[in-house]
Amino acid sequence: MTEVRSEETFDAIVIGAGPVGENVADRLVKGGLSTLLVEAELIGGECSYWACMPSKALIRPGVALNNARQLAGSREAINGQLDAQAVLERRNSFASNWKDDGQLEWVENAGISLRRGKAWLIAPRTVEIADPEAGTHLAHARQVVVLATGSVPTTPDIPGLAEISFWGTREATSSPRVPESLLVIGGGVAGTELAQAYARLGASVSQLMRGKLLAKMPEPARKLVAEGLAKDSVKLREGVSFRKVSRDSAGVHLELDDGEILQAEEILVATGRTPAVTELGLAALELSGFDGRRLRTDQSGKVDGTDWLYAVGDVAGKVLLTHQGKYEARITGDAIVARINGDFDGTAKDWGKYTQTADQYAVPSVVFTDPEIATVGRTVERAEQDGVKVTEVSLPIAVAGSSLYLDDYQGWAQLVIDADRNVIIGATFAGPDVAELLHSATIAIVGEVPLDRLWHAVPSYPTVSEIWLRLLEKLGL
Ligand SMILES: Cc1cc2nc3c(=O)[nH]c(=O)nc-3n(C[C@H](O)[C@H](O)[C@H](O)COP(=O)(O)OP(=O)(O)OC[C@H]3O[C@@H](n4cnc5c(N)ncnc54)[C@H](O)[C@@H]3O)c2cc1C
Ligand SMILES: NC(=O)c1ccc[n+]([C@@H]2O[C@H](COP(=O)([O-])OP(=O)(O)OC[C@H]3O[C@@H](n4cnc5c(N)ncnc54)[C@H](O)[C@@H]3O)[C@@H](O)[C@H]2O)c1
Repeated sequence: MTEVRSEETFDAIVIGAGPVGENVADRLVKGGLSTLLVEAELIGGECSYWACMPSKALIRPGVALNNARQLAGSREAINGQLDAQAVLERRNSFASNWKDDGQLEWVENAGISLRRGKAWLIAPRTVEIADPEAGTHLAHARQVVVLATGSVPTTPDIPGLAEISFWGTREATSSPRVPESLLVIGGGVAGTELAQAYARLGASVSQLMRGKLLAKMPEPARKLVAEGLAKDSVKLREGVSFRKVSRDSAGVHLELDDGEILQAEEILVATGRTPAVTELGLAALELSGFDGRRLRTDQSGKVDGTDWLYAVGDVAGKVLLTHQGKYEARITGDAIVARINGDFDGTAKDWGKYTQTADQYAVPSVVFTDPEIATVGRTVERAEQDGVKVTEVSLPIAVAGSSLYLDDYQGWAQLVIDADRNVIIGATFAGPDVAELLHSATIAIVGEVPLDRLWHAVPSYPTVSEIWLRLLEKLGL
């Protein structure tokens, strides 16, 4: 162990001040626990500076422009392209110029103690922190340690990749310039959103993937996004594998397995993320809830085999989304306080205050491409695996509200029904700006609203929400 300069004790220690760590620390302080939050980089985490916020800021102006182009009357007023520099500058402000003063102020006002530096566990309830200014610091937790360390990108095993500089999502979301040409590896959410954003900012983009584009999404929804990418001249290459990659003064050269060589100024690798568990000292603690790669927790976030360690957000590996991680954080924070106060014995209860039930049955997520895909709950396949008797209903989105919204609006919607219980258990909407439709479906699923009651939820005329009525009519209501 390195020489320890200082030492202090709190009720709780939270490692990682991303959106999830901030939320769990807030709940703990509100529950009366003195809480230390430790952050190695910027308070606010990946989401604020290199993920959700900057990526959505890169995407949004292109969507607004495309919408205006899709309407007779406003189309005629457009006489230029996106101003890439203005988009990048607006993005900078959404990433707070990569400074965390605003978040620091929030932490201080919330009554949370903060220490900067990289933290790891050296014993149960004992954390060592390499504070860049104060030196090595030791922090003890009287009650609990919460891991909220997020996730790290996974890098594919492409020969040559380790020897060259390449963009990950961090570089793509924070780049001060738009490359002339960009190769994107990965057909998931991050790769697809960023491929379209950069194409609209003026780059010539090819997106390559070993499987299909957005493979987990229903086919009609994937098809709409593929058509949207094609309109933006993104060259899609599905089902390819990579022989090697290199870089020289002309740029990046990517050789495919069939011998074809693609060249571009820059390459973005967006091939998924994995929980950030490796540098936390977990292996030495020999926890039954840690297998070397993954933590196993109960539905309140407590790591199996311990009574003092919790994991929330990306590091817990259940759902890698900000809003769901923050939901886990609220439940875990409240569960910790309730356990200490003797108000919670640890028994999971579906939809109970201390059980992360939505992680299993009602995770909403949006692919912020143009058109968007918004999905919540279970797919037909997943519901069938769960042994549910499924009824599925789907339709193109073609209602008065959608035709008014955009000329030639192309969309698709699907509901997945538990036929025995007569309730919705999954929904997907694909089309321009469907993200705001999603919460209606989330509420219907979480509320387990019977279809014959949902029949009385009348969508306003003329809105895109009228698709709800068409879907219920198709179900025979
Ligand atoms: C390009 C991209 C776009 C995305 N867009 C969206 C979106 O639109 N909507 C959405 O819901 N999700 C989105 N996500 C996912 C979202 O970013 C994550 O789910 C979210 O950031 C997870 O929050 P977290 O607090 O668990 O982890 P993080 O945000 O990763 O925060 C973890 C924090 O812990 C700190 N840390 C790690 N180890 C230590 C240590 N040992 N000591 C001290 N500090 C440590 C890190 O520095 C970091 O600040 C996106 C992801 C990517 C990559
Ligand atoms: N709008 C949003 O909510 C949003 C946006 C971006 C990212 N995210 C989250 O961030 C996380 C990371 O996003 P992502 O798109 O990188 O992950 P992902 O898991 O969605 O997609 C990964 C892609 O990389 C491919 N891939 C994986 N390993 C590969 C390999 N060895 N060689 C070639 N291809 C490989 C996969 O086939 C897939 O196409 C996801 O969990 C996602 O939920 C969310």
